[in-house]
Amino acid sequence: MRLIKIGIASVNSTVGAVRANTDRCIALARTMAADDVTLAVFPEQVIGGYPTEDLIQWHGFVDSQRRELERFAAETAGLLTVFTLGLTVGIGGDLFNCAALVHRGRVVGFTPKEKLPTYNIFYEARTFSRGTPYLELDADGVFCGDRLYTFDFGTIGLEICEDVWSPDGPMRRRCYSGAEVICNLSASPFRAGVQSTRREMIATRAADNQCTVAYANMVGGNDGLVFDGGGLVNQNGRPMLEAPRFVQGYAATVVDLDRTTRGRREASTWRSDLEEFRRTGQRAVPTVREAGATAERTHLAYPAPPPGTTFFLPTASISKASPRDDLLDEFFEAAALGVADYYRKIGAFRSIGIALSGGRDSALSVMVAWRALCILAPDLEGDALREEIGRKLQTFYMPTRYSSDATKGAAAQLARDIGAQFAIEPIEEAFEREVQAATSMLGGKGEVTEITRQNVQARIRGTRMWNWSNSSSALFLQTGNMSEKALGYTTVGGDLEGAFSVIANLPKTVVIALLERLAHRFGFEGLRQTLGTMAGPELAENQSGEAELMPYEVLDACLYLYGAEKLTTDEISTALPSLFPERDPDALRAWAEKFVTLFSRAIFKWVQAPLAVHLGTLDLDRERALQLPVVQRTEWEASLSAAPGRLGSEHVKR
Ligand SMILES: Nc1ncnc2c1ncn2[C@@H]1O[C@H](COP(=O)(O)OP(=O)(O)OC[C@H]2O[C@@H]([n+]3cccc(C(=O)O)c3)[C@H](O)[C@@H]2O)[C@@H](O)[C@H]1O
Ligand SMILES: Nc1ncnc2c1ncn2[C@@H]1O[C@H](COP(=O)(O)OP(=O)(O)OP(=O)(O)O)[C@@H](O)[C@H]1O
Ligand SMILES: NC(=O)CC[C@H](N)C(=O)O
Repeated sequence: MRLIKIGIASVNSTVGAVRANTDRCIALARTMAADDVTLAVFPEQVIGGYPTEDLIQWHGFVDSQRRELERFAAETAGLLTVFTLGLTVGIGGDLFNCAALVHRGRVVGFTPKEKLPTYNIFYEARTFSRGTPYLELDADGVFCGDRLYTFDFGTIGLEICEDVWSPDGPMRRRCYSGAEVICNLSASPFRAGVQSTRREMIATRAADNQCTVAYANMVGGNDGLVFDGGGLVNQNGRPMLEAPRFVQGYAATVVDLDRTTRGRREASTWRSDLEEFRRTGQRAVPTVREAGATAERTHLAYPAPPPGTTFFLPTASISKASPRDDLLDEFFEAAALGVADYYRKIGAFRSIGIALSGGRDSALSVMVAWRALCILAPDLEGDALREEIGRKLQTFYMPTRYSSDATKGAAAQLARDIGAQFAIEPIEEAFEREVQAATSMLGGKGEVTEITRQNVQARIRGTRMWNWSNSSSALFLQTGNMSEKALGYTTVGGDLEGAFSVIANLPKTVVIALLERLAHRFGFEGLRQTLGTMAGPELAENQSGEAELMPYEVLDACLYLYGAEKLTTDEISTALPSLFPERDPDALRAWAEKFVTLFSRAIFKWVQAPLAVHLGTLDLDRERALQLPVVQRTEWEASLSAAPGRLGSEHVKR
């Protein structure tokens, strides 16, 4: 047996806070060393924070990271654990996203990331240079490049996040060159279903390469991204560890590296692939031997395989939670961590404020704010926590003639349930005055339209919330959902206002499902009452969002088919009946057309929406995710339908 203890650190770094980030790493390094961790893996860019975007162009920021790494090395010089942690390294005209190897006070080497994600929410190729196979550079006296390191316990290779997301990453050539453990340093943000994707992918890589993958992930929110931590260790395809998600700290597991060697000897296919690698003259990645002793390993206990990973061991303790409930709970936790870290890391706020309407969107937003404040006060519970919520969470109900007793009651009840302050601030008089002022501005050349009368109410609420937050140093949260944002069913300068959006990337059907889940989990009467009201803006008599737009389930299906699957209007109309066989195909076609028309007209709105927590796999965020021109026409769609038989028409009409 060749037992080693692998420690996976989940660190909540703040972009630019190099000193505080490194202090956190030092503290965790000491705890892991005291726990006899042999090899400790920290996240990608843990020193400078992630993502740094163009901040990385400030050379002082890059230099400070190297200085902090040297401080980390000096502070951990007396520890025997082998550490690996992420930072940016500048060499001449290149900036590399690197994994640093540190042992007994010395920065041993840097390994640059080879696969730079530049899609969806990632923009790394804009700022970083790629590491390449067999690269050998000098970073102010420290080797930077493609190299493996042999310690007294075995041989390790380092890589960074996206490197593991490609079957053609550096792992294969490094494993053929002798690496037994691949440390992957990640900053992988939360999105729906991401943990099972990571789990499967890492199991596949570990099995394909007959190695141990030790994967550490960043935790916490930065701007709208929320990193969920939850590192993984997988040996030759067998899951050995899954670290807790959404929390800072470390988790460790013991791995028998002789099992990896045995796996390689047994796996004749792996060996014949290795022969091919050698036969075709591919060079081995150089390995250097590190002489210094590592942490004491004689007393490490044999690692029992986790339940369910082998036929011979009991599976009774495997959790049977519903995957849907798990996902809804993850959305809640991720959104709350996003709000909590925005509040904490900006460091300018004394409280949080929400315009609470008694409707679904603001109800979910206030629940998330409540959970965020619980995260920010981990030591409080019971009455003390409730008092803290009362000090920090302020809600306002701002009725006009269109507001109902049902929404007023639901809002008041929910605020009571969670212990938030609740105030009623009628806006009827201001509404009247503003309509008069708008009429007068029209100078007799027209009437204030019905839609404008609606928007005036939303805008007064938005203005009032800004004025309140301005005078009370509060974080004003925006409450709009993704479906209504996508179609522009929201008022510019009104309910689109706020400093930070809580649920702007959750479709309305998910908002409703999550509220039902929270009602079940917490039993709050206010949530039950909210779910009993009609979903609608209450900006005119008896307004229903579904009646004015379309059924939410159809809207969200269109959002998926158009925004995520990139289908044309015709294709959406063809696809919808398979999703909704009970609905009239003509009605579905009309909704598809309405969706696409409203969607393209609404882009101008969401480009001015506040920063939002990213939760799904498609985000309406032009800066960071879906980059669409505001000025655009849908003529190309008409041209496809008008020229049947021409290129691509089979797909259009399929
Ligand atoms: N591409 C473009 N570039 C620049 N400006 C553009 C533009 N398209 C329209 N505009 C301008 O934008 C303005 C229209 O936008 P905006 O003022 O937002 O108003 P608008 O989109 O006309 O109306 C807002 C809609 O959202 C609904 N709403 C509002 C509030 C809450 C809720 C709810 O669900 O609770 C729903 C409301 O019932 C109404 O149907 C006009 O001034 C128009 O000229
Ligand atoms: N009477 C009100 N008092 C306070 N805020 C309001 C009021 N009406 C609307 N708002 C604000 O405007 C936002 C937009 O309203 P909208 O109707 O879209 O959402 P909702 O009322 O929260 O959910 P629902 O879809 O169930 O109506 C609300 O989330 C809330 O922040
Ligand atoms: N930082 C990264 O390289 C992240 C990219 C990767 N695909 C992920 O989501 O985890």
